[in-house]
Amino acid sequence: MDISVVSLFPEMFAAVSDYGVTGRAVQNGLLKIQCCNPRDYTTDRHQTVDDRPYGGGPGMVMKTAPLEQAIQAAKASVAPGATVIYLSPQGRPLDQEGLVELAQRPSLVLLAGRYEGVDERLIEAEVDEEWSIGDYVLSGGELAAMVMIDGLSRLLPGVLGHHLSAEQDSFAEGLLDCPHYTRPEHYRGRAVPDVLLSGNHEVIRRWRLKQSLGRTWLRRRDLLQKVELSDEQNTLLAEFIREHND
Ligand SMILES: NC(=O)c1ccc(NCc2cccc(O)c2)nc1
Repeated sequence: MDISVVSLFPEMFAAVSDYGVTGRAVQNGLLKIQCCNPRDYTTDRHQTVDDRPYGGGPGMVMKTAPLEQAIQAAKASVAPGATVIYLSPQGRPLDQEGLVELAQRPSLVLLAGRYEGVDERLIEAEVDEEWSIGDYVLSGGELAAMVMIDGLSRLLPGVLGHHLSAEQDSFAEGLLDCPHYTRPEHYRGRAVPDVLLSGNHEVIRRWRLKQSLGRTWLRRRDLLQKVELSDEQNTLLAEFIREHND
């Protein structure tokens, strides 16, 4: 996937382009991340990228001209038909379902705002979709853009070694993850659940599914309302609840 980000701090994106799963995806050519900096499109001596808000009030707004030119450059640097996305607290809440949708797009331009944000008329003229990674305000849209890049890159074919991981991902099923264990077998007086040492893959699959269902029921019942449970899942959840109440 071809992604171009518009940001005053392009160096921040090394966090996704140079490390881990996303860094490997970039190296393998599965993910392309380019940056366009509005500051490169300023013409004044001070390279001004912010401007005062009409109507007064605290803070500044990103200056429209440099930003508009950076967006044009970003659109030109990715495959045609790119979706222009603005990260802001006013956007559509991002969840796994949204990431699956975004991972289907051919290319993206991500607009990371700073200061108090961007002129509304630029959003109307240039932005296709506004997205939010959560109900809180950050000092800039860069971290939100990187969260989106990281989340959708895991869904790109070939990025995760074990392709099943993405489908099996419990969040892909709308559930919380099951507990994980590794060596040593006994750690600070706590043992690994016997089922995981049994080598019986079907029993292990059911145990993990039951744990995912149970944890979702205990910690995020709201998520449980949103998923259609299979007969097996309903049976396992009922079992978990019964054992929990014993
Ligand atoms: N929840 C988010 O996705 C998110 C995104 C950006 C951001 N900061 C930059 C910004 C951008 C626009 C308006 C604004 O008020 C702040 N903070 C949080």
